[in-house]
Amino acid sequence: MTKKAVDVTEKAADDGATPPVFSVTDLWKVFGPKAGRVPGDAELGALSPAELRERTGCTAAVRDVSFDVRKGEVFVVMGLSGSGKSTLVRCLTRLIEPTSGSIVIDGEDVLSMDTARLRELRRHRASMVFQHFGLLPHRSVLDNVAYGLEIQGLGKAARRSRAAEIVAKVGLEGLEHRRPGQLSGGQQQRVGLARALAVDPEVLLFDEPFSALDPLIRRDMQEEVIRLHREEGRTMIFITHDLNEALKLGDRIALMRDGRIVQLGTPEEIVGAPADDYVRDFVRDVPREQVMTVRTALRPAVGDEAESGPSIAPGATVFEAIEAVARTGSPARVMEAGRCVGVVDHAALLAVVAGVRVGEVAA
Ligand SMILES: Nc1ncnc2c1ncn2[C@@H]1O[C@H](COP(=O)(O)OP(=O)(O)OP(=O)(O)O)[C@@H](O)[C@H]1O
Repeated sequence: MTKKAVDVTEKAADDGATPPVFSVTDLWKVFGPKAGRVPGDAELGALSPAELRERTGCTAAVRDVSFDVRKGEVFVVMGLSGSGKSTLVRCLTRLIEPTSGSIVIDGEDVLSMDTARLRELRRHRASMVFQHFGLLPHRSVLDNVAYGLEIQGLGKAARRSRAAEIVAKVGLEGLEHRRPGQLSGGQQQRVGLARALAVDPEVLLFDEPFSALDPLIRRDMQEEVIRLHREEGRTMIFITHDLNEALKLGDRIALMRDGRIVQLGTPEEIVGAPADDYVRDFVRDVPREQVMTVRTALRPAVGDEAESGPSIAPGATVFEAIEAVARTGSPARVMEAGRCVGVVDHAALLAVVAGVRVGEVAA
């Protein structure tokens, strides 16, 4: 089961043909007076945030953003405070009304949905897990989780049994009858997660859900999200300002600055091929060997290299390959479907760690 889910994830990251769940095109959200004039005006659109504010009194929180979220992927929206992450993700279900552009979910135009359809979208198709968990303080854990199902009109017995199942899934077994005030921050966040999961949405949207948690609990929750994703292959959109969290969770990351997406790519693409100096500076301290895979260091096997030496998968990290090469003292064979597709040696692995292009080493 785990293997199957992993395949789904890899497909989401690698295969551009996977149909998108969300498709966003030329999206703008401008706050302020006569906001609608900004997107269509090339001169205003080109101003820096400070200049735009000075000239018009407007803030362009999201500027001309286009991207697809593929089925089954974890899509992370990352950026510093004020870069537009929350506004962008809230626009997807029109918790914030976009100024212009188009948003499509499973082929359906979100901007033309009426109130009832929008409610249905937010409740059943794209549920949000908030940073402040928004739990009902006088209800038990079980009732908080069952709440979304109550709104869906499910009978009491069915609600409770589904809620109990989800409570167990997120590791809260035994705490069903407590009130939120009797739980730790991490446990409350699990309740928030369980509540969103209970309605079985196609997409889960996370708005910096773990930023209020202490580091150890935060790591637990990240593991929980990874586990849930592996088991279910559910599409997730995750907002964070924490690069390590983004690299850990994301199949792809959209890195935002001043309302624009400055780079959209896999963690490996963002760390290995930053689009500009801003991104380069952002990822400067990332331990590259933990993010880059051996594909970046691959060269053809020569002599009998394809026959001996440790074998590793093409998706293995450079760190894992370094371990294998250091232990055996010989290049590692990268094996795919039982076939050696190349080898990685000391020099190429060190080049990745040092941030030197493999081609430069070979030359
Ligand atoms: N209702 C609003 N009215 C005016 N400006 C707003 C409004 N909401 C957000 N903004 C501005 O839009 C920009 C983007 O804000 P947003 O909250 O989307 O950023 P963010 O990246 O999610 O930040 P944070 O990580 O601090 O939550 C900021 O400059 C913010 O001040």
